[in-house]
Amino acid sequence: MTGAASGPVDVRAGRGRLVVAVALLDGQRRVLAARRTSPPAYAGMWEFPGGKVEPGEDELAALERECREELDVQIEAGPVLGQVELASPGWRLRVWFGRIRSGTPRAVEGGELRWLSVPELGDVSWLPADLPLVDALRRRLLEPEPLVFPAV
Ligand SMILES: Nc1nc2c([nH]c(=O)n2[C@H]2C[C@H](O)[C@@H](COP(=O)(O)OP(=O)(O)OP(=O)(O)O)O2)c(=O)[nH]1
Repeated sequence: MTGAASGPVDVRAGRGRLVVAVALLDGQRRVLAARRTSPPAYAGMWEFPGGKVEPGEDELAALERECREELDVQIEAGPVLGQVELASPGWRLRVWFGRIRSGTPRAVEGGELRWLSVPELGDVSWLPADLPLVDALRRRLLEPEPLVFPAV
């Protein structure tokens, strides 16, 4: 896994495609996980809410859009949690910490949502690419330092 220092994916130039997602935290440092219903290979597995950045779209704008579409909430992004390569060549997943500015999350497109405490992070089957991110998330949430919102 790499951090934010590896630089942005050049989506506009078509040299890489990016999936953006969020580790949404509540006031008790719980994280929102979403259960996928499709495609069949991923159905029943859990992920960080998010989706693909459209060509020419700003990354954080895409993240905010996906959260509106999938969860019906407005979010505020904080620091980057990390990024990983996806199994599809040229695709990367970048995950930010986030918190809800307004709304109550609901699974607009089906599936299920769960707020997971740190000890519960291992209770669901995460998508394989997410596992290093979940490890990094667990480590960060066990640190006493607060996360800074918005990201600086
Ligand atoms: N949102 C999200 N996608 C992930 C995670 N981990 C992971 O491997 N992926 C993969 C699954 C998919 O191949 C891809 C995201 O595709 P998606 O289907 O959610 O994207 P989208 O909402 O834009 O949907 P679509 O327009 O392609 O229908 O990234 C994760 O934690 N969150």
